[in-house]
Amino acid sequence: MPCTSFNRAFAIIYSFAILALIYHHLTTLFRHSTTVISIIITTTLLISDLILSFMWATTTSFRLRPVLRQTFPENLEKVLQEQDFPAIDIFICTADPYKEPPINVVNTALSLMAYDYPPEKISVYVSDDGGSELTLFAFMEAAKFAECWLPFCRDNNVMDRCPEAYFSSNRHGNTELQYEETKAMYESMKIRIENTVERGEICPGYIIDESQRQIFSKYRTPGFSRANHPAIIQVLKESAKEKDKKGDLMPNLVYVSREKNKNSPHHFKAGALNSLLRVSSVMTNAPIVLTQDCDMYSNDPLTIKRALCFISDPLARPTLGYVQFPQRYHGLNKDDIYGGEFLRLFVANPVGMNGLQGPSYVGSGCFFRRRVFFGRPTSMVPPEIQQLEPDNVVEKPITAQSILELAHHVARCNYENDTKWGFQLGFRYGSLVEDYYTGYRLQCEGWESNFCHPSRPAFLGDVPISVIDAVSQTKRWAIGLLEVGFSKYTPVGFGAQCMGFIMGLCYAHYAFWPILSIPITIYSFLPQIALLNGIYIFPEVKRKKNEIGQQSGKTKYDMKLQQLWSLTKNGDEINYDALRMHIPEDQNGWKSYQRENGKPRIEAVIVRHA
Ligand SMILES: O=c1ccn([C@@H]2O[C@H](COP(=O)(O)OP(=O)(O)O[C@H]3O[C@H](CO)[C@@H](O)[C@H](O)[C@H]3O)[C@@H](O)[C@H]2O)c(=O)[nH]1
Ligand SMILES: [Mn+2]
Repeated sequence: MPCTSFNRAFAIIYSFAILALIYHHLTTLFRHSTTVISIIITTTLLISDLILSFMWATTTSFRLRPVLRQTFPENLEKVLQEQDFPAIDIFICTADPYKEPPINVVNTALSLMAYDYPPEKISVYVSDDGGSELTLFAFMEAAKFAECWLPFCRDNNVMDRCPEAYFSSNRHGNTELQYEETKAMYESMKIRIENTVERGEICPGYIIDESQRQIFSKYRTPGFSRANHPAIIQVLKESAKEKDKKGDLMPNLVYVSREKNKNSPHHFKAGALNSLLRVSSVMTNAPIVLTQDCDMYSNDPLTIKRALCFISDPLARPTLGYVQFPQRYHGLNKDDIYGGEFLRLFVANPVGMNGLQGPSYVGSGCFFRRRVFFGRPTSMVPPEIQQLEPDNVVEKPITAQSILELAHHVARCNYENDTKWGFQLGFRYGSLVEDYYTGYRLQCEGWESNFCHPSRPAFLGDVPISVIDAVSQTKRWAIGLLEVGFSKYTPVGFGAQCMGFIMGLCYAHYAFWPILSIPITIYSFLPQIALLNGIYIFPEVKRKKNEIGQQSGKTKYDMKLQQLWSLTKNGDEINYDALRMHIPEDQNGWKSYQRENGKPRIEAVIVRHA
């Protein structure tokens, strides 16, 4: 609270300073700018400072009501019996087996399957937009390894449930047989997956039976490519039937590669997620949905329970639509000198929005109530078929013929034609940053959200590590955000109307974040260019009248030769009588002067002509 009051007081004082600066620019522009150059310079500075002031105002909106709530998952069972825990559908998106190595995607999936939660209530759906048999093969391997990994995690109370993170950390003192066996299994799975990706095809020796051969043959039909192929849905683990090594139930694991066709728009990740929403509706229709990027593994087995602390809270508002966890990263250098962790974006700002209507959606690590994808909290928009309704109960097993047929049908590329998908239903189309846009539109519809930031990061992911990747990510984000900023749904108009002024400003901060590049570019070049040309662009501090002349219009300057020269070019006159070089008399003094000050300095009296 003291922080909030301080922020508000600071905002008021600071806004006066900004107003003074803008006033200064305006008076300079209209009263003192006489030449074309000075008009251009003042106008450029005015534009820069107006943009900076706008960005400051939007940033300040995150600081007016910061709230961070803590969760106590150990108390969850006081309000909800374990058998009443809701089922959860987890969506993992991957798009390219060469850019997003399948072994990493598998690690993500295993970390999520191993949540500390009744396994029969978890269904993991993997969306493969790369349409690659390499990814499917990796997941077949993962399904087998999960039979050992899940009981191993439970028995040993493992905290790092991502196998790669667990086996490569030195934190465990576990040298038991079970550890060695599980590690050996993991290593052999990893080798098989990596070999397969390196070869670009599956070794015939790795295919164990005829049914697998048939599945892989789908990828080898003529004309099959990542941009042109039929829907492939493969149930790799069926909770109701398959048990782990200890005889306990396991989560469902389903591989989905939606149909792609060059003539139908696929809408990138938003399209993939909508496809998963429909396929999962048909198969399990869990009331809670977690979306996860393939490069973000779960780092805390209690995360589902933490999310339920909000969603299943008897006092929770019925408008609560989603719970967002921050994206945190591993493998950053000490102190993150390149700022790759985006702490402000993923932690500070969501805390700020948390005291208002709640944080925006950032694409990964977000638990939704399925209902949010079907219209406002007060009025539901029904999907085109009853099986997709959020409260439909699936009675058949996920491998039933009719279920699989319908799942393939809703994963077709032209399924969405003449439907409301992407506009009123599901994840929203229209921006390259589908996460930001979807969260924004949901909040405009009246849904609220919560931010959960436990001290142990719930998810850990990779940051782009090459300059090319970082630049292309920034470019994609910038284009996507501007698409929203300049659309009819702009946060400064539509958003502020629907969600209130401060929330509108928060969303505007992101939508217009790319235009911050304008003042940054101007301030990177203009002062330097102006200085080299002897033009003063910043308000001058009043100088003492010189003690020699005392006449008005004369000023004493201490400067370098070069500046003196450019001033004479400007038309200022120099009183040569008062020219004085600051060089000590004796030889030694001169040397030490140069060491300390570089070139000799000159004191002159300049006569300015207004
Ligand atoms: O056609 C596509 C393109 C991407 N993806 C997946 O989308 C995720 C994010 O894509 P990525 O290229 O890694 O984008 P980033 O910029 O790293 O991701 C950030 O920005 C995205 C766009 O705003 C969000 O979707 C992400 O959640 C957020 O982490 C990855 O898992 C991809 O596999 C697809 O499934 N289909
Ligand atoms: Mn990514």
